[in-house]
Amino acid sequence: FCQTLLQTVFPPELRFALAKLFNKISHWFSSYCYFDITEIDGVNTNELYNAVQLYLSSSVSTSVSGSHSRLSLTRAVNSSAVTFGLSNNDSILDVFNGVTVVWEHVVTQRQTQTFSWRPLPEEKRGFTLRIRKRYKSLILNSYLDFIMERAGDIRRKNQDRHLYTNSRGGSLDSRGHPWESVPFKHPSTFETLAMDPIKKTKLMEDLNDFANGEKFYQKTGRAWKRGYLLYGPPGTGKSSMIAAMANYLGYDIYDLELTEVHTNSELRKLLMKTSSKSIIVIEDIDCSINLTNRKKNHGPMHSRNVNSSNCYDAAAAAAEQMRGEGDGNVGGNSITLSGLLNFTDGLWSCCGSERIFVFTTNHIEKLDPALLRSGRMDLHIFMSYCSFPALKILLRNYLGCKADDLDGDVLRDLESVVDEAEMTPADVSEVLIKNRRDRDRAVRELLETLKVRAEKNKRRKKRSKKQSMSEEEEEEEEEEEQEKRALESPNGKEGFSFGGQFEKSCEKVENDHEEEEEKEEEEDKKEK
Ligand SMILES: Nc1ncnc2c1ncn2[C@@H]1O[C@H](COP(=O)(O)OP(=O)(O)OP(=O)(O)O)[C@@H](O)[C@H]1O
Ligand SMILES: [Mg+2]
Repeated sequence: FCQTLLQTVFPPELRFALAKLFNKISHWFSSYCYFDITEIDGVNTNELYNAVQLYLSSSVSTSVSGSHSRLSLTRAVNSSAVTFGLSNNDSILDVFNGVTVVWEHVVTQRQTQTFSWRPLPEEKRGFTLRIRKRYKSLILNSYLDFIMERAGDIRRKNQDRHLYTNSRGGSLDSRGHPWESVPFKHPSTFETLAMDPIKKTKLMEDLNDFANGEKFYQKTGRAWKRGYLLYGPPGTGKSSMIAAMANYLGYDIYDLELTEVHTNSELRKLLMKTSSKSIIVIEDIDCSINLTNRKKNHGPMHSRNVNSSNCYDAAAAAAEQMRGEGDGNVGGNSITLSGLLNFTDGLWSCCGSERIFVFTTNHIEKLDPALLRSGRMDLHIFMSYCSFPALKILLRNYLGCKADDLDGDVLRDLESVVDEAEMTPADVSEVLIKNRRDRDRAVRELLETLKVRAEKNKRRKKRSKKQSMSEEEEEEEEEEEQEKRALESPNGKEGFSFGGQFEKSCEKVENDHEEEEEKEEEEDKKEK
C-alpha cells in the first residue's frame, strides 16, 4: 500500500532519492553488511555465483538431515556426481575462521525483457552474503578466494576427467582450440596397477607432495611442474600408470601427438592452451625424436658437420639450445629437440601451473642425455617385467583371490619362476582373463606358462653366453696368429710386439711409400 501511495504521490526521482536515504539510514544502524552475487553480471555469467553454489552444495549435502527439508539437485553434463543446492529463498549458515556468515539464495521473477541479443533466464537468481560489519575485511577476500578454490576442487572431483588430443594436426575448432577432447573414463587406479608396492607408495607420495606443494614451489622459486619418465618393455603398464595418476589426482590428460606438430611455435601454442592441473603426455618419445631427426637431415642443418652415418646428433640441438641459438626451428617446418626442451622446461612451460609432464619410452638408451638430466625429468620410473608382488596384485584383480587363498606350494612355485620368466603384466593378465571363470585352472596355466618361459629364457641366455664365449675365443686366436706373424716376419723386431691395429697401420704406411716410389719412377720414365 505504501509503495502504491508513494508511486502515485511522488515523482520517480524523489522516490529513488528517498529509497536511497532510507537504505543509508538502515545501513548506519545495522550491524551487518550484505553482498549480492547475482547469477548474471550484465550479460556475462558470474563465475563467483557458480562457485558459491558449488561450495554451498558441499556444506548443504552434509546437513541434509538437519534443518533443510527441501534441496535442489543438479547433475551437469559429463558429470557422474549429483550436487545439492539451496532451494529458492532458503538460507544457510557457514563458519570461516571462526566467523559465522549467512548465505541466502534469492530468486525473483525477472521483469518483462526488453530486446537483447542473448535471452536472459526468466528468473533472477543470486546469493546474498550477510556478514557482521566488524568481520567484513577480515574474511571477505580470503573467504571468497577460499570458496573459489574449494569450488574448483569440487568441480574436478564431480566432473569426469577429459582426455585431450591434438590429432587434428594443427587445425583449430570453432572456438579456436587446437585440442580435441573426450571424457576420460580409464578405470586404471593405483589399486589395480601391478608393480612393486614400495615403488608405488613412493610415487604416490611424490604426487601428493607435488599436488600440495604450491607454497614450496613458490618459496623455492621453481615452476610448479614435475616430469616423470616411464620406461620399460611394451605391456608393463606405462599407459596404465598415466591413467592411474590422472584418476588419483583428478587431473585432465593432454596426449600430445608429436608427429602432428609441425613447428616449435605450434608446440608452444598447444602448451598455452592446456589447463592447469593436467598431465601432458608424450608416448614413445624415442620414436618422436627419430621423426624429427629424419627431417633434420633433410633440412639446412644437413650441411653442417653432422656425422651423416648417424641419423641425427641430438646433442647438437641440445647444445644449440644451451647456447640459446634461435628457437631451434629448423627449416621452419619441423620441431626439434630444443623446441621440445623449451616446451617442457623453458619459460613457456610455466604459462599455467600444477602440471605434470610424462614421457614414455621402450628404449631409454636411445634418448638424448639432455632430456634425461635432472630437473627436466625429475623421476625415472622403470616399469619392469612382472615381479612376484605385482603378480599377487594381478591375481587379486583378475581372480579375486589373495595370496593366502592359494596353495602354499603353488605360491612358492610361482615365486621361484616369475622373475626368470620375464613375462609382462599384460601377458600375465591375458592368461588370467582367459581362465577367469576357473581360478584353479587359471593359476595352473599361469604356472605352466611361466615355467615354459623361464626355461626358454634360460636356454636363450646359455646360447648367447656360448656365442659370446666363442666370439671371444675367435678374437684371441686371431690375435695370437697376428703375434706369430709379427715374430716370423723378417722386419720383425725381436722382443717387441704392437697391437694388431698399430701393425696394420705400419704395413699400410710402408705399402703407401712403395706405391708412391713406383709412381714417381713411372713419371720419371715418362718425362725421359
Ligand atoms: N603394471 C600393470 N598393472 C596392471 N595391468 C597392467 C600392467 N601392465 C600392463 N597391464 C595390462 O596390460 C595392458 C597393456 O598395458 P599398457 O598399455 O599400460 O602397457 P604399456 O607399458 O603402456 O605398453 P606400450 O609400451 O606398448 O605402450 C593394459 O590394458 C593393462 O590391462
Ligand atoms: Mg603405452
